[in-house]
Amino acid sequence: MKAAMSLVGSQGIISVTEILIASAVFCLTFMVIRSFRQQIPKGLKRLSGPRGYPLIGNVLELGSNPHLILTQMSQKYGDVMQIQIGTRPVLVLSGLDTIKQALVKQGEVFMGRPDLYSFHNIGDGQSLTFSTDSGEVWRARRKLAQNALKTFSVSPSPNSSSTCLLEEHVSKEADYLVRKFLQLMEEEKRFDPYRYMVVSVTNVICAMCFGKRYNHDDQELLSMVNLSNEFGEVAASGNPADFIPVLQYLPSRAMKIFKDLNKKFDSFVQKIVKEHYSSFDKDNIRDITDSLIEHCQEKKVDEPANIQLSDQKIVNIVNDLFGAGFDTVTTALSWSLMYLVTYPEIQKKIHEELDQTIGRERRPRLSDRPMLLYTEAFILEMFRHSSFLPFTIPHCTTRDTVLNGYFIPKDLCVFVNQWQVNHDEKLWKDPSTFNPERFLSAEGTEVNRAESEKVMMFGLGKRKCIGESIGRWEVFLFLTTLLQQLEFSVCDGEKADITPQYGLTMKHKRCEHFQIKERFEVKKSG
Ligand code: HEM
Repeated sequence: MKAAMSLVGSQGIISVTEILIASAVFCLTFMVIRSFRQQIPKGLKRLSGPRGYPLIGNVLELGSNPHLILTQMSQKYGDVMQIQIGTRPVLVLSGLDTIKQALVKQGEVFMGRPDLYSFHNIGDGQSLTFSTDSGEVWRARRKLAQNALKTFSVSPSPNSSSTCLLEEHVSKEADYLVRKFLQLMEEEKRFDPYRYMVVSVTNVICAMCFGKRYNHDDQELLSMVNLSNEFGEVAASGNPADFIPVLQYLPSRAMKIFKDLNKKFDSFVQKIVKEHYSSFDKDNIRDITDSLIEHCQEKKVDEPANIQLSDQKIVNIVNDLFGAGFDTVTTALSWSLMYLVTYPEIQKKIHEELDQTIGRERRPRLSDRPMLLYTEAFILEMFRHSSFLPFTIPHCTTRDTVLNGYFIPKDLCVFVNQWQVNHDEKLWKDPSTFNPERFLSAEGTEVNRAESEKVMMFGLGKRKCIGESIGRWEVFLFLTTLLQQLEFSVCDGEKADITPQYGLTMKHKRCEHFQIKERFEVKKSG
């Protein structure tokens, strides 16, 4: 019996009694450590939150929709609360004013990234987005990526009538997409748009970086897209080693999948960078790196070599932009189509606005954006209602500080609940209703800026998304080009399910029952 109740360890047999003693010692140590809680300066409040279990903390309560549970908890414990995930304390921020106070007013203090085990495995620990570095070298690299993005997007287009490269590439890709949808409709009578949109959005980034475009059936690209989706699923279930550090030394299936996915993703990017190195705009990057090296020397930062141009550096930049850019924009477009087929009356209003403002003679341009108020309001409502990035990427504090009277220690991991802000009853009337008109002035003649600025989707402050403008432009141009020519619906008897499935980016259930009707063909010259 004793033999049956024992485990075989690498050193031999461990009895159940030994396991029980070890657990008791662990729990006792845990309680003793807790009783020596950090002293906080006089006059400041101690962070509070739900009580957790030893070792696992509040993990069980968070369940499969942590953004909803943390929103509920914030109603009890307030905008600044502390939970425990595994053995790691986590500060959870809610409420737009509190989040602005932290990420904007105290930007330098809340700009860090926590030292999570998973983050070490992304981009070899050199990722702009996930590495723990937030000093001068990180600043220089962020600037480099921002400048690269700017060059690839807003530079004038040399060989087309478009106003800039981004407009040229998105218009072209959206046109391919229209033709592909029409072909699928003819051949199969129904289709899943996600599978094609993801290739089009990826093509925009590839075109901007290397002038490469993939066919909609390219197996290499599709397998990379599947990898990225798997990655999202693994990341959504959370990596226990991030929150119970001792687990990183034990073999784990989740961690193996995570590492494999990262390796494959890196080698995919490495391969396209190698193939297209000659067409990469290295001169521009070299100018930027030179000025950054000067900047680092001025600031007396030790590691200017870290930002010197190399193949690996280009791979890293592309990796950062690629990884962050294609999944978010595709997800935004995919949610947009789901809302359009769920609310056909809203789709009709967008069609009417496009007909009146642009008509049939030419394609939509970025410069149409200020005139297409209802479309703009629809996109804002899609971001708010779906809140498909429920949290920002985790932050961490760079020094001790005070927020809303609470003492916040250095190196505390911080979750920012964007979903809570976008569904806060104090900020929004009927937050669960999908209503683009909430963003229009009473006369419908302008977008209400104060309302639109309350939507939180790109983070705030020093770590705010560097692709925000590009992301918004891409969503606008893809949608208007598709909707100018097509009307979307789902097959009779089918319904689009808009229940979000929790993840790093929350997706809806894939829908294979999309149908389209061609409205009219736009003259080619536009
Ligand atoms: C609809 C589209 C997009 C959404 C909703 C979005 C949202 C976000 C969010 C929430 C963050 C985290 C902010 C934080 O940690 O506080 C982020 C970071 C980032 N995004 Fe985006 N993003 C989008 C598109 C893009 C695009 C198109 C690019 C580049 C091509 C991009 C590049 C980045 C990068 C590099 C970071 C990391 C910044 C840093 O850590 O300093 N994003 N984004």
